[in-house]
Amino acid sequence: MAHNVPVAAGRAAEAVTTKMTARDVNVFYGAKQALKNVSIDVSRENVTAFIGPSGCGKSTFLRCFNRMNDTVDSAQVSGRIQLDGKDIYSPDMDVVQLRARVGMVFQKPNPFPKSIYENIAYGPRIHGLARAKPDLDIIVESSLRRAGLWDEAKDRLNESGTAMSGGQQQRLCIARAIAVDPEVILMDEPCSALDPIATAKIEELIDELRGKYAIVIVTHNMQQAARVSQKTAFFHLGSMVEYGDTSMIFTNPVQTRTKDYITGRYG
Ligand SMILES: Nc1ncnc2c1ncn2[C@@H]1O[C@H](COP(=O)(O)OP(=O)(O)OP(=O)(O)O)[C@@H](O)[C@H]1O
Repeated sequence: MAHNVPVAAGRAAEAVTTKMTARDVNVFYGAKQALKNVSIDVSRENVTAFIGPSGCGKSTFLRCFNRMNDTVDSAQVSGRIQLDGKDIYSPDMDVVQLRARVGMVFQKPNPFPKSIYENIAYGPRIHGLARAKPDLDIIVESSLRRAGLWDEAKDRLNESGTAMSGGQQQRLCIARAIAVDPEVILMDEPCSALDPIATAKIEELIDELRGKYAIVIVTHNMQQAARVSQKTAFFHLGSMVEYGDTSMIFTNPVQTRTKDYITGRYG
Protein backbone atom coordinates (compact mmCIF):
# COMPACT_ATOMS: atom_id res chain seq x y z
CA MET A 1 0.00 0.00 0.00
CA ALA A 2 1.24 3.51 -0.82
CA HIS A 3 1.22 5.81 2.16
CA ASN A 4 1.20 9.55 2.47
CA VAL A 5 3.88 11.46 4.33
CA PRO A 6 4.30 15.20 4.73
CA VAL A 7 7.07 16.94 2.80
CA ALA A 8 10.12 18.05 4.79
CA ALA A 9 9.97 21.32 6.66
CA GLY A 10 10.62 24.49 4.69
CA ARG A 11 7.73 24.12 2.27
CA ALA A 12 4.00 24.21 2.73
CA ALA A 13 2.83 20.79 3.90
CA GLU A 14 1.96 18.90 0.75
CA ALA A 15 1.05 15.24 0.69
CA VAL A 16 3.37 13.05 -1.32
CA THR A 17 2.83 9.42 -2.22
CA THR A 18 5.79 7.26 -1.30
CA LYS A 19 6.14 4.69 -4.08
CA MET A 20 9.45 3.10 -3.18
CA THR A 21 11.54 2.91 -0.05
CA ALA A 22 15.11 1.70 0.36
CA ARG A 23 16.48 0.86 3.79
CA ASP A 24 20.10 0.09 4.70
CA VAL A 25 20.99 -1.02 1.21
CA ASN A 26 24.49 -2.41 0.74
CA VAL A 27 25.87 -3.67 -2.55
CA PHE A 28 29.07 -5.63 -3.05
CA TYR A 29 30.67 -6.62 -6.34
CA GLY A 30 32.67 -9.60 -5.13
CA ALA A 31 34.69 -8.27 -2.18
CA LYS A 32 34.35 -4.62 -3.21
CA GLN A 33 31.63 -2.63 -1.49
CA ALA A 34 29.99 -0.23 -3.96
CA LEU A 35 27.09 0.99 -1.78
CA LYS A 36 27.05 1.51 1.97
CA ASN A 37 23.89 1.57 4.08
CA VAL A 38 21.79 3.75 1.82
CA SER A 39 18.18 4.61 2.72
CA ILE A 40 15.77 6.81 0.78
CA ASP A 41 12.07 7.30 -0.01
CA VAL A 42 11.00 7.92 -3.59
CA SER A 43 7.70 9.66 -4.20
CA ARG A 44 5.48 9.95 -7.25
CA GLU A 45 5.12 13.71 -7.04
CA ASN A 46 8.82 14.54 -7.10
CA VAL A 47 11.55 13.75 -9.60
CA THR A 48 14.50 12.44 -7.58
CA ALA A 49 18.04 13.00 -8.91
CA PHE A 50 21.10 11.00 -7.90
CA ILE A 51 24.29 13.02 -8.33
CA GLY A 52 27.93 12.50 -7.43
CA PRO A 53 31.35 11.84 -8.93
CA SER A 54 32.06 8.92 -11.22
CA GLY A 55 32.10 5.56 -9.45
CA CYS A 56 30.25 6.77 -6.33
CA GLY A 57 27.49 4.16 -6.73
CA LYS A 58 24.62 6.11 -8.33
CA SER A 59 23.90 3.57 -11.07
CA THR A 60 24.41 0.66 -8.69
CA PHE A 61 21.77 2.11 -6.37
CA LEU A 62 19.38 2.92 -9.22
CA ARG A 63 19.64 -0.65 -10.49
CA CYS A 64 18.59 -1.97 -7.07
CA PHE A 65 15.10 -0.51 -7.61
CA ASN A 66 14.15 -2.98 -10.33
CA ARG A 67 16.63 -5.73 -9.49
CA MET A 68 18.78 -4.99 -12.50
CA ASN A 69 21.80 -5.97 -10.39
CA ASP A 70 20.44 -9.55 -10.49
CA THR A 71 21.96 -9.71 -13.96
CA VAL A 72 25.47 -9.08 -12.56
CA ASP A 73 26.88 -12.37 -11.21
CA SER A 74 29.24 -10.78 -8.70
CA ALA A 75 26.64 -8.36 -7.27
CA GLN A 76 25.27 -9.03 -3.77
CA VAL A 77 22.47 -6.75 -2.57
CA SER A 78 21.34 -6.58 1.06
CA GLY A 79 18.88 -4.36 2.89
CA ARG A 80 15.23 -3.79 2.05
CA ILE A 81 13.62 -2.19 -0.99
CA GLN A 82 9.86 -1.92 -1.16
CA LEU A 83 7.41 -0.95 -3.87
CA ASP A 84 4.07 0.11 -2.36
CA GLY A 85 5.19 -1.55 0.87
CA LYS A 86 6.07 -4.90 -0.74
CA ASP A 87 9.63 -6.23 -0.61
CA ILE A 88 10.82 -6.45 -4.22
CA TYR A 89 13.54 -8.94 -3.25
CA SER A 90 11.08 -11.40 -1.69
CA PRO A 91 11.08 -14.86 -3.31
CA ASP A 92 7.51 -14.49 -4.57
CA MET A 93 8.26 -11.28 -6.49
CA ASP A 94 7.93 -11.82 -10.25
CA VAL A 95 10.94 -9.97 -11.63
CA VAL A 96 9.46 -9.61 -15.12
CA GLN A 97 6.37 -7.95 -13.65
CA LEU A 98 8.55 -5.84 -11.38
CA ARG A 99 10.52 -4.49 -14.34
CA ALA A 100 7.28 -3.55 -16.08
CA ARG A 101 6.13 -1.70 -12.95
CA VAL A 102 9.57 -0.15 -12.48
CA GLY A 103 10.77 0.65 -15.99
CA MET A 104 14.24 1.73 -16.98
CA VAL A 105 15.75 4.04 -19.57
CA PHE A 106 19.47 3.64 -20.22
CA GLN A 107 22.33 5.94 -21.06
CA LYS A 108 22.47 4.88 -24.68
CA PRO A 109 19.12 4.68 -26.48
CA ASN A 110 18.50 0.97 -27.11
CA PRO A 111 15.40 0.53 -29.29
CA PHE A 112 14.73 -2.99 -30.54
CA PRO A 113 15.79 -3.52 -34.16
CA LYS A 114 12.11 -3.53 -35.08
CA SER A 115 9.55 -1.02 -36.31
CA ILE A 116 8.61 1.98 -34.21
CA TYR A 117 5.17 0.40 -33.75
CA GLU A 118 6.62 -2.92 -32.59
CA ASN A 119 9.00 -1.21 -30.17
CA ILE A 120 5.95 0.02 -28.28
CA ALA A 121 3.56 -2.88 -28.92
CA TYR A 122 5.90 -5.65 -27.82
CA GLY A 123 5.69 -5.05 -24.05
CA PRO A 124 1.90 -4.62 -23.81
CA ARG A 125 1.45 -7.74 -25.94
CA ILE A 126 3.66 -9.99 -23.79
CA HIS A 127 2.19 -8.57 -20.60
CA GLY A 128 -1.35 -9.21 -21.87
CA LEU A 129 -2.37 -5.54 -21.71
CA ALA A 130 -4.00 -5.64 -25.14
CA ARG A 131 -6.10 -8.40 -26.70
CA ALA A 132 -6.44 -7.20 -30.27
CA LYS A 133 -4.80 -4.86 -32.76
CA PRO A 134 -7.16 -1.93 -32.11
CA ASP A 135 -6.24 -2.04 -28.39
CA LEU A 136 -2.56 -2.11 -29.27
CA ASP A 137 -3.03 0.79 -31.71
CA ILE A 138 -4.47 2.85 -28.86
CA ILE A 139 -1.58 2.01 -26.53
CA VAL A 140 1.01 2.76 -29.24
CA GLU A 141 -0.53 6.16 -29.98
CA SER A 142 -1.03 7.18 -26.36
CA SER A 143 2.50 6.09 -25.36
CA LEU A 144 4.06 7.99 -28.25
CA ARG A 145 1.93 11.02 -27.41
CA ARG A 146 3.00 10.90 -23.75
CA ALA A 147 6.62 10.68 -24.84
CA GLY A 148 6.15 13.72 -27.12
CA LEU A 149 6.94 11.65 -30.21
CA TRP A 150 3.59 11.10 -31.92
CA ASP A 151 3.82 13.94 -34.44
CA GLU A 152 7.28 12.83 -35.53
CA ALA A 153 6.44 9.13 -35.58
CA LYS A 154 2.84 8.81 -36.76
CA ASP A 155 3.67 8.67 -40.48
CA ARG A 156 6.57 6.24 -40.07
CA LEU A 157 5.28 3.67 -37.60
CA ASN A 158 6.50 0.81 -39.80
CA GLU A 159 10.02 2.18 -40.14
CA SER A 160 12.78 0.85 -37.93
CA GLY A 161 13.17 2.47 -34.52
CA THR A 162 16.92 2.42 -35.04
CA ALA A 163 16.54 4.75 -38.06
CA MET A 164 15.41 7.61 -35.81
CA SER A 165 17.74 10.31 -34.45
CA GLY A 166 19.38 9.67 -31.08
CA GLY A 167 16.97 11.99 -29.25
CA GLN A 168 13.96 10.40 -30.95
CA GLN A 169 15.30 6.95 -30.09
CA GLN A 170 15.55 7.94 -26.43
CA ARG A 171 11.97 9.26 -26.47
CA LEU A 172 10.98 5.98 -28.16
CA CYS A 173 12.60 4.11 -25.26
CA ILE A 174 10.65 6.28 -22.81
CA ALA A 175 7.44 5.56 -24.79
CA ARG A 176 8.30 1.84 -24.64
CA ALA A 177 8.63 2.04 -20.85
CA ILE A 178 5.35 3.98 -20.57
CA ALA A 179 3.48 1.47 -22.77
CA VAL A 180 3.38 -1.20 -20.04
CA ASP A 181 1.81 1.25 -17.60
CA PRO A 182 4.69 1.56 -15.14
CA GLU A 183 4.52 3.18 -11.73
CA VAL A 184 8.18 4.14 -11.55
CA ILE A 185 10.64 5.11 -14.29
CA LEU A 186 14.37 4.87 -13.60
CA MET A 187 16.63 6.87 -15.90
CA ASP A 188 20.35 6.22 -15.94
CA GLU A 189 22.02 9.26 -17.51
CA PRO A 190 19.36 9.39 -20.23
CA CYS A 191 20.83 12.43 -21.99
CA SER A 192 24.53 11.68 -21.92
CA ALA A 193 24.54 10.52 -25.56
CA LEU A 194 22.35 13.39 -26.78
CA ASP A 195 22.96 16.88 -28.15
CA PRO A 196 21.68 19.95 -26.25
CA ILE A 197 18.43 20.23 -28.24
CA ALA A 198 17.53 16.57 -27.79
CA THR A 199 18.54 16.89 -24.12
CA ALA A 200 16.19 19.84 -23.65
CA LYS A 201 13.33 17.80 -25.14
CA ILE A 202 13.97 14.91 -22.73
CA GLU A 203 14.11 17.35 -19.81
CA GLU A 204 10.77 18.88 -20.88
CA LEU A 205 9.34 15.41 -21.16
CA ILE A 206 10.52 14.49 -17.65
CA ASP A 207 8.74 17.56 -16.37
CA GLU A 208 5.53 16.57 -18.17
CA LEU A 209 5.71 13.02 -16.80
CA ARG A 210 6.29 14.17 -13.23
CA GLY A 211 3.43 13.19 -10.97
CA LYS A 212 2.20 10.51 -13.38
CA TYR A 213 5.13 8.25 -12.56
CA ALA A 214 7.72 8.28 -9.81
CA ILE A 215 10.90 9.26 -11.67
CA VAL A 216 14.46 8.71 -10.50
CA ILE A 217 17.27 10.06 -12.66
CA VAL A 218 21.01 9.53 -12.39
CA THR A 219 22.90 12.43 -13.90
CA HIS A 220 26.45 13.70 -14.07
CA ASN A 221 25.12 17.06 -15.07
CA MET A 222 24.37 19.19 -12.04
CA GLN A 223 22.50 21.82 -14.07
CA GLN A 224 20.29 19.03 -15.32
CA ALA A 225 19.61 17.80 -11.78
CA ALA A 226 18.76 21.37 -10.77
CA ARG A 227 16.44 21.79 -13.76
CA VAL A 228 14.50 18.53 -13.65
CA SER A 229 14.38 17.36 -10.04
CA GLN A 230 12.69 18.43 -6.82
CA LYS A 231 14.70 16.05 -4.61
CA THR A 232 18.41 15.37 -4.89
CA ALA A 233 20.63 12.77 -3.29
CA PHE A 234 24.39 13.34 -3.36
CA PHE A 235 26.59 10.24 -3.31
CA HIS A 236 30.30 9.94 -2.58
CA LEU A 237 32.40 6.78 -2.29
CA GLY A 238 29.34 4.54 -2.01
CA SER A 239 27.59 6.56 0.69
CA MET A 240 24.63 8.89 0.39
CA VAL A 241 26.14 12.02 1.89
CA GLU A 242 23.11 14.27 1.69
CA TYR A 243 19.51 14.14 0.53
CA GLY A 244 16.94 16.90 0.42
CA ASP A 245 15.05 19.44 -1.64
CA THR A 246 17.01 20.14 -4.83
CA SER A 247 16.87 23.89 -4.20
CA MET A 248 18.50 23.40 -0.79
CA ILE A 249 21.16 20.96 -2.01
CA PHE A 250 22.25 23.43 -4.68
CA THR A 251 22.05 26.63 -2.69
CA ASN A 252 22.60 25.68 0.92
CA PRO A 253 23.99 22.18 1.38
CA VAL A 254 24.64 21.05 4.93
CA GLN A 255 27.63 18.79 4.28
CA THR A 256 31.02 20.10 3.25
CA ARG A 257 31.47 17.27 0.76
CA THR A 258 28.24 18.27 -1.00
CA LYS A 259 29.31 21.91 -1.09
CA ASP A 260 32.71 20.99 -2.50
CA TYR A 261 31.11 18.89 -5.22
CA ILE A 262 28.50 21.38 -6.33
CA THR A 263 31.04 24.20 -6.39
CA GLY A 264 33.24 22.05 -8.63
CA ARG A 265 36.01 21.36 -6.18
CA TYR A 266 36.08 17.71 -7.22
CA GLY A 267 34.22 15.37 -9.47
N1 LIG B 1 29.52 -4.99 -12.82
C1 LIG B 1 30.43 -4.53 -11.96
N2 LIG B 1 31.41 -5.32 -11.48
C2 LIG B 1 32.32 -4.86 -10.60
N3 LIG B 1 32.36 -3.61 -10.13
C3 LIG B 1 31.41 -2.76 -10.57
C4 LIG B 1 30.40 -3.17 -11.50
N4 LIG B 1 29.60 -2.10 -11.75
C5 LIG B 1 30.08 -1.08 -11.01
N5 LIG B 1 31.17 -1.47 -10.29
C6 LIG B 1 31.94 -0.65 -9.37
O1 LIG B 1 31.10 -0.15 -8.36
C7 LIG B 1 31.38 1.21 -8.07
C8 LIG B 1 30.15 2.05 -8.32
O2 LIG B 1 29.86 2.05 -9.71
P1 LIG B 1 28.58 2.76 -10.33
O3 LIG B 1 28.57 2.47 -11.80
O4 LIG B 1 27.40 2.42 -9.54
O5 LIG B 1 28.95 4.29 -10.06
P2 LIG B 1 28.35 5.59 -10.70
O6 LIG B 1 28.32 6.60 -9.63
O7 LIG B 1 27.08 5.30 -11.41
O8 LIG B 1 29.49 5.96 -11.74
P3 LIG B 1 29.39 6.65 -13.18
O9 LIG B 1 28.87 8.01 -12.94
O10 LIG B 1 30.80 6.64 -13.67
O11 LIG B 1 28.47 5.78 -14.01
C9 LIG B 1 32.56 1.59 -8.95
O12 LIG B 1 33.73 1.45 -8.20
C10 LIG B 1 32.51 0.59 -10.07
O13 LIG B 1 33.80 0.33 -10.58
